[in-house]
Amino acid sequence: METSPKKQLSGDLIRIEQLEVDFDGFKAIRGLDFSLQPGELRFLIGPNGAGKTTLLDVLCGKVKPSKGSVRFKTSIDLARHQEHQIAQLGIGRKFQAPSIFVTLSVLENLLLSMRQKRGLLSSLIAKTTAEQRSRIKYYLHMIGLEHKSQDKAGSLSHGEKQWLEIGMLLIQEPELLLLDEPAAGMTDSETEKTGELLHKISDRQTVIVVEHDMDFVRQFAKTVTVMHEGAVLCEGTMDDIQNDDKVAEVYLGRRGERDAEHT
Ligand SMILES: Nc1ncnc2c1ncn2[C@@H]1O[C@H](COP(=O)(O)OP(=O)(O)OP(=O)(O)O)[C@@H](O)[C@H]1O
Repeated sequence: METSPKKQLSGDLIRIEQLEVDFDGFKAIRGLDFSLQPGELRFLIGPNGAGKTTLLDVLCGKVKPSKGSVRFKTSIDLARHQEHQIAQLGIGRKFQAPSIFVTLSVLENLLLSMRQKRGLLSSLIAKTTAEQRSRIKYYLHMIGLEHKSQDKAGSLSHGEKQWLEIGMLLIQEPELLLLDEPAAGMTDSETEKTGELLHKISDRQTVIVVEHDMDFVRQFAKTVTVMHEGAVLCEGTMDDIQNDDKVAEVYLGRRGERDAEHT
């Protein structure tokens, strides 16, 4: 089936230059440069207060920069758009707390998330096209909830609720998906499935994941960006990051302590 837009072959999906975010005189982001290619699965890590959430907030339009440029698909200046316009442009954001309708079924939640004119749920169901039904089936399968499509969302486990919410974003077919700690509070097996889901999503879409769980990052990250004090400290594979002295200093424990552990 035709699902999300095909990945572009070249060009940055996101390019941020010299970004600054000022909260009443406190610079949560200061001189941040960041770029992302279409199709990447990028993990964003860093100590508390590094500015990770603020960066996602800028990308989805919740927070406006005080300086710098934030470009989407080269030509779109995200700072000039409101949050709802950015969602329509193709950037989907999932926050930590699920915002599903607990009294509706999994299927109904997905139906309500599809881009279509608002109306009564019953009429949405009646008006669903074959293409939409096939899209729902595709994403139900992807989030592993095919067998629970008629179950009330409120009866799902914590992990399943998170996947449903990811499915509700996916069904809108964003080009870029922003996820804040998607595996937080999950069981080991749910965490594993979430990592696999992220890889499946990145076959077609671009994903940025803010994550604190370093085991999860080690297991599923391809490229990692480390933030510190509102800027990018370093970027690379998990191996690069673990061998970086600056990261060892500020994030993973001081180099001396780490070396001592290995002797
Ligand atoms: N609305 C706000 N007003 C004032 N300061 C803020 C605001 N939002 C965030 N900050 C501050 O900006 C800094 C960066 O916060 P941010 O939440 O982006 O960090 P983070 O890397 O996501 O941290 P954590 O991992 O703890 O969630 C912190 O010092 C925070 O207290």
